[in-house]
This record gives sequence, structure tokens and C-alpha cells, in this order.
Amino acid sequence: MSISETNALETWRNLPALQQPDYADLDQLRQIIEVLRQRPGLVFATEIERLTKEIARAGSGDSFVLMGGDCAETFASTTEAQIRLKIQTMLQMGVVLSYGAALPVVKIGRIAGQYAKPRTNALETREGVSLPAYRGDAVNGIGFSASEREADPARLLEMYQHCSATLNLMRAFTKGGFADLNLVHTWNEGFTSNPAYARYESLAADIQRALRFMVASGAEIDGLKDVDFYASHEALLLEYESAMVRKDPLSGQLYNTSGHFLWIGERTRIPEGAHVELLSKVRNPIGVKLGPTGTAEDVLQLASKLNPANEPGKFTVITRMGADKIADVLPPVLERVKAEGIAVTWLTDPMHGNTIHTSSGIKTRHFDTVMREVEGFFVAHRQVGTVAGGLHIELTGDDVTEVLGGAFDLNELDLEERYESLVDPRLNHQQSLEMAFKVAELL
Ligand SMILES: O=C[C@H](O)[C@H](O)COP(=O)(O)O
Ligand SMILES: C=C(OP(=O)(O)O)C(=O)O
Ligand SMILES: [Mn+2]
Repeated sequence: MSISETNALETWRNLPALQQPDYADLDQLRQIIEVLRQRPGLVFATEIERLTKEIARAGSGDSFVLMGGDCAETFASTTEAQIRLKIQTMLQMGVVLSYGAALPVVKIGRIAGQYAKPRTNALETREGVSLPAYRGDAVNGIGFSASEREADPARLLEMYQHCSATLNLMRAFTKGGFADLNLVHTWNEGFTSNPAYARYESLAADIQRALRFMVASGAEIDGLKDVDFYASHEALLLEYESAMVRKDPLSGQLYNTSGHFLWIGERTRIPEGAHVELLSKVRNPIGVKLGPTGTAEDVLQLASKLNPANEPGKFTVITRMGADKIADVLPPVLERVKAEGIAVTWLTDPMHGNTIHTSSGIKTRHFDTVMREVEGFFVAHRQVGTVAGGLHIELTGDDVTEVLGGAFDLNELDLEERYESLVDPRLNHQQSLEMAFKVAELL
């Protein structure tokens, strides 16, 4: 990029930037940012443009978006097994949703970049000692010591490497034959065998019968051998996100190559803030979270900054209002946005408005409450005549015990068994599949 193009990207620096790390060594930060600027982009313009078109289709009801993954990826979880199980879970959910609802499913991981977290409190206090809160592996360490909690710019480069390794595996899994629909029955391998998977097995058997029938009828089914799987994360760390912007040599347009889809969180989505400013400069499809205090006016202002041309697929709103509030808060927002003719693809995040703490202080959510928000989302859209475009959830492919309820009816004691998330509780593999079956019914 030329100097003037780089400067035009820097306007965010003059605006309020919330939730940024407090780096002690700014020289080191600048050096690392320079290195990142020289690194190859992680994702590519053609993939990003294809995703925008796919999200536009979801916005008009011709497909459905499934966006999911960890609340916070960690460097330690960049293992083949963990990445594979996460992708496998998403692929399985995609099959359940698309076969169940007869709709194509656009699969987008919260993956290969989801390493930075906004926090409610800047400090964490334990036994009278206060230290900076953990803000994700991209910023500092989870250990409760002053040195671990110090924001370290070198972690940005480390994150780039983890993203790159994750994307490499993701591309191999989804383009290298693993995602072949003919192998749909094998996707349960690696998960502990238990009766709750019977429903998936029987769906897989149906699909294979259908495929055999298609082959016998002479149909071309090569397209089933690989899938498009996209990467998304919250674009929180402005230094990193701006360092990953590249000019596409073919079109001359700017893309944030840190991920295909980027969203701005509930805490940082101020229309005149730095996050919106930076992301308004790139071609990527952009999402914003909208919590219970969000208004139609917020959506309209954000749309005019992030999608001034009103291009379908470019602007997504991810509502996370809480199961008890969605019925009151969402319909008026949908009415007004519809009346103004603004192109929005609407997703539901039924996790973040429904976080609770158990009596022993564990952060969790209940599967039934989460499902109630999903139902409220479908009801609101049906009522207003807008399109419920997809689902945004926190999940893992591992058999963790972080969310209450589900087919095994996990209780508060179970949460102590296998709680691994460093920030928010995730649906485990079986709860994720269960949700996919339930959402397929709603569709
Ligand atoms: O993932 C979302 C937020 O980072 C998270 O919910 C904030 O959690 P906190 O309230 O524990 O800071
Ligand atoms: C921080 C998150 O959500 P929100 O901005 O909606 O609170 C998240 O998705 O992890
Ligand atoms: Mn979260």
C-alpha cells in the first residue's frame, strides 16, 4: 500500500478506542506491527467476496448462517485434535441444519483469530490482590501474576502464527476430502459413543441412502466432496487488525486479511468510535453485536457507516438480547430497519445475553434459556416479516461441562467436572448437535 493509502487507514487513531491493551513498551509494539504488516494475509479477497454473497443469500432466506466456536481460542488449544473436533462439530451441525431444513448452510467458525476479549472489569481481584484482567492469549496470560497479566506485544505475532496453523488445518480438512458428504457417518468418530448420538447416526444413514440414490440415478455429486468453511473473530485489537489490512492487487480494494468475517462487540460498537471507523474502510462483511439496550437508531447509524452503499451481505447484526428481553426489544428494531429498506442479515447470539453465575460463582448458561432466545428470535422475525438469517454460538467439539442442561441435563456439580473455557461457557459437542436438531425444526 502507498503511504497515503496507509495514512487513510489510520483515522481510527483519532477516535475513542475502548477495550485496548495498555502496552508498557510502545517501541516493541511498533516493531511487531511492522513485522505483521510484512507478513502474508491470512485470508484472501476472492474468499471474502464469496462469503459476502453467501451472507446476502442468508439475508434473503435462501440459506442459513451457522457461526460458532470458542469464546476465546487459546494458544494451548492449537492442537490437531481440538481443531478437528471443532470443525467436525460445525460440519455435523451444518448437515443437520441443511438436511433438516432443506437450506444451504454457510459455515463460519469463531476460529483462527478469536484470541482477544473485551472485559466487563479491567481488573481482577483475588484475596485483596488486584491485577489486570485476562484479555485473551493475544494480549496477556491467564496466570494470576503481575508478569503474566502484563500486556505483551509479542503475543500479537504469536497469534498470527496460531491463526496461520489453524487455517492450514481448516483448509486441509474442508478441501482435502475429510468433509466429503459421503463420509458423513464417520464424523461422529472421535466423540465418546453415547446414545444421544443415535439421532445423528440415523440422519447420516438417511443422507447416505439419498446419496446412493442420486449416484444410481446418474447425478453428479462431486460438489459434495469439499465445503467452504470461513473464519471469523471479534475485531477488537485495533493495532493488529489494521496491520492485517492489504490491498488486493486485482481490484485495488482493501481487505482485512485477519479473517473473512469480522464483528464488532457489544462494548465497542459505538458508531463514532475507532472500531467502526477502521472496519468501515475494508471490503469484508462486517457484523455488530446488538444487546438489550440496542435501538433501531443504533442499527441505522452503524449501517450508514459500515455499509453506505446498502449492499446485501455486507452488514450483519448479531442480536444478543437475553431470552427474557428479546420479545420486547427486537420487534421494534426489525420494524424500523425494514421500513427504512436497510440491508441487514440478522443472526441470533443466544449466549451472551443469558450468562449467569452459580451459587459457587461459576459462569454458565442454561441450555433451555439459550434455546428460548433462539425461539424468541424466530418468533420476532416471523411477526415482523423479516428473515432469521442464522445462528452465532459459543461451542467446542470437546466433551466439556460448561453449559447447564441439554440431553444429559448437566447440573451445577457437573460443571466442576470439565470446565475448560477461560472466559465464557461453551456448548459441548452433544449440546451443539442437540441445538442443531432443534433449530432445524424451527426452520
Ligand atoms: O465473551 C464475551 C465477553 O468477553 C465476556 O462475556 C466478558 O466477560 P466478563 O464479564 O467476565 O468480563
Ligand atoms: C464478547 C462477545 O460478545 P458480546 O460483544 O456480544 O458481549 C463474544 O462474542 O465473545
Ligand atoms: Mn463470549
